[in-house]
Amino acid sequence: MTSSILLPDTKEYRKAHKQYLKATKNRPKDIDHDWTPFRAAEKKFKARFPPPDLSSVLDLACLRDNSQLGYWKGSPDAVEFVQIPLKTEDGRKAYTIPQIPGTPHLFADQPKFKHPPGLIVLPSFVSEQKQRDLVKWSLAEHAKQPNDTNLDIHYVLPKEGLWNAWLKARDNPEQDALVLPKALVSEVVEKPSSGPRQLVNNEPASPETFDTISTTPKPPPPPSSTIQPTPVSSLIYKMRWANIGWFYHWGTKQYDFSKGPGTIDDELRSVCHEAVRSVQWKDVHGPSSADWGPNGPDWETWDETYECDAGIVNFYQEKDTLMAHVDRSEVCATSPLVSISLGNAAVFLIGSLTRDTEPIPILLRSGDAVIMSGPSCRRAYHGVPRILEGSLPPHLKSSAFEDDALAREWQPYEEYLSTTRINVNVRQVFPKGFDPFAKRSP
Ligand SMILES: O=C(O)CCC(=O)C(=O)O
Ligand SMILES: [Fe+2]
Repeated sequence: MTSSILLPDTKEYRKAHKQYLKATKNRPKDIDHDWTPFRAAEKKFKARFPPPDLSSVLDLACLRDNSQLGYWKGSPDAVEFVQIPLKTEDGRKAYTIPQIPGTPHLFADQPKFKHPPGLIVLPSFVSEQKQRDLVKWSLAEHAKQPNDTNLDIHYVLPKEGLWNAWLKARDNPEQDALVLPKALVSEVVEKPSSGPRQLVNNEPASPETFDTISTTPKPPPPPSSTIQPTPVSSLIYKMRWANIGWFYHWGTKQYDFSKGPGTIDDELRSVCHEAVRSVQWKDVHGPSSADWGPNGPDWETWDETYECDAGIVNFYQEKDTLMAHVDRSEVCATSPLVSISLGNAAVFLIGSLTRDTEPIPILLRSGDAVIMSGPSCRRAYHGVPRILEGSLPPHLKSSAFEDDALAREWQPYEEYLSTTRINVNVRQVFPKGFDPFAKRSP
């Protein structure tokens, strides 16, 4: 599996151009007339041809030495941002997108320009060594039972985890076993459906809706009846997510608290806590007049009350996208969400409480952390329309290792990462002190 960037003046580019002209010949002129601004941005960055122009994408890495950044570059001037001081005085930096001065945080009259306060970008926050540790952790330690992955629904996965089975199969192709569909062993199977996928519109979680949410039935999803036995070597590229902490039930888009809290890896937890504690929150939320709900702002206490307890590891192959969505299943609606990028770079879009705001495009590279915090940013639409092919940084290649044995050990990770982006997305479901199992009066 190789990744290639379409460079102008090449045979591949001319071929893609011809295919594009053929495919778009009969496309109606007003195809985009009913797209929301968010949808229009998704389409723009998703397009394979012509490859997207990233000059409107905020690329904070360009503020440093940009000789190592590779083919895909955005611009450091694409969007207005401000640097905020970090408590850690080690050269790392943090940036936030300011509100338009003198205006409340959301406007009905001019939705185009309104972005919620609370977004922090921390370029290269995670050290190169920690990035490698987190990649290994995601694949070899985390993406296996008891943590669910998207593939567990449909396949009887190897007990050691798909990645570890793949490491063996790579060394010895005879061990590239066929993984069997669950439908062969399950009594309940999904009936094939020809209609569009059902959209689940979940109610935002809150302490008030918690009891209803926790008693909503959460049946296990039925395995597909049409899936075929698949070798480990190709299934590894179909892994899309692995659950962290409290178990998420995709059918209802609610957490299934009956399964218990799950675990959070110590190293991951410490990266998230370090990120949250290093920000001077008064510089971010102090000037804002946002509505924090009946108990008022809680950012003043995040140093003590932030506690990550759930999340997801997303695995993106080059053509995968994550459509505009809001993460609103967490009872804690304001506490920071920490999102760590690893592997290939991506375009991340962040809008506002509706899809009608033109989103800000931000180029995220391996090691960058993003924090979404506060009442409006935590409920803002966001998505990932584009993985930037061929953007694996040098420190995630085995040539970065001087030691031969270490280089050899990293080889399978480099091979997988050459077409992959990993995002570790960590949240706080419960405000500190909220006991999900306490008896509440009806
Ligand atoms: O991949 C990313 O950067 C964002 C992922 C995300 O929004 C999510 O997991 O909810
Ligand atoms: Fe999200």
